[in-house]
Amino acid sequence: MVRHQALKGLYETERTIGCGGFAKVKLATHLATGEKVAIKIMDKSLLGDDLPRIKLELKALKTLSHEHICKLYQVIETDTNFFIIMEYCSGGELFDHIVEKNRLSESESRMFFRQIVSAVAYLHSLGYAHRDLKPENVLLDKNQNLKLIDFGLCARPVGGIESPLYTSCGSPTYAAPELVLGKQYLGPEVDVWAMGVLLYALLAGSLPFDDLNIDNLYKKILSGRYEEPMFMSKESLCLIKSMLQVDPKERISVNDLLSHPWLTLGILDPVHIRTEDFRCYDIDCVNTMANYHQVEADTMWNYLKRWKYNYHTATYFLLLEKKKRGQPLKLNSSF
Ligand SMILES: COc1cc(O)cc(Nc2ccc(C(=O)Nc3ccccc3)c(OCCC[NH3+])c2)c1
Repeated sequence: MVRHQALKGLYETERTIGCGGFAKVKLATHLATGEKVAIKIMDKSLLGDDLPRIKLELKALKTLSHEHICKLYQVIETDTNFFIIMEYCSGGELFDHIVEKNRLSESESRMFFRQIVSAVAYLHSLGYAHRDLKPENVLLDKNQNLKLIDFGLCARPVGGIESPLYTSCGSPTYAAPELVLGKQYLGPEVDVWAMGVLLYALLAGSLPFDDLNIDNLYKKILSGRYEEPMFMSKESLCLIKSMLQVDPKERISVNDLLSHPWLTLGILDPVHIRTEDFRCYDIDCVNTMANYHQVEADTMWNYLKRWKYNYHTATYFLLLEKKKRGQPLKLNSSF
């Protein structure tokens, strides 16, 4: 029995790979291509006044196109549910990768951190701030490339990225001092602090500010003091220090991060923030779909380029993924 009629004939759901307050994330198969996807299923009756946040996240996801940001493929809305169909990141959470290895080497941390900075700088360049950066929201794909997820808290302040926000959000362990104090704050500065906590977690295998008692945790965050393990290099500690500045105005900017010597070590140019837009015209994928639906290629493309984020959008994006892996482009006849 198909659990959700809205997915019947389109997706076959499998195990649950994540669950949160009003949503659960299930692994699924996109039947037309046989590709794996992640489907975030939200019960509208549990959303309450979080509905605007979902709409904001969907608007953001439809705008974002970056190799280190989890891709949106399709959105299905019914009277009772939202189904957000996204890229499946088979490598799981970065958090588990760190725990498994106890801590990462400086070079592996650098490889991951460059990808995180690239994705966050790209977000900021479009006027968004993530506001909930933490290892659980950084996933790995099959090639150990990072994918940022969960933009449920992302913000795009009306007055632009430099206008203050007030909503307190995100997880306390990664929260910047100005957030903890409930002060006005700027999204990018809060994201830089969280990236400092993330980089510390990669290199140290532990958190800079941690305490089971929330008041003690807040005191530690507001003090800005944390352990500096002996095994961490001077250069790493210096970079982390520039990100974990209690005064947001003293904190390094994302732009300075992009060309920071620690990040660019061994690489000639600064971290690039733009990557090819996956909403590109690909003749092989268009032809595959045109032939399947027995229409002309330009008719097919004129339909696809409206990016309706329906099943055909998902099919096109997943054919692009197949092509990138060098696999034959075919669509299952049962579909
Ligand atoms: C922009 O990307 C988003 C936004 C959003 O609101 C939610 C999600 N959710 C996702 C997407 C993919 C996965 C996933 O592939 N997870 C996974 C794969 C293999 C092993 C274990 C997990 C996802 O996982 C949910 C748990 C992660 N904390 C959530 C993406």
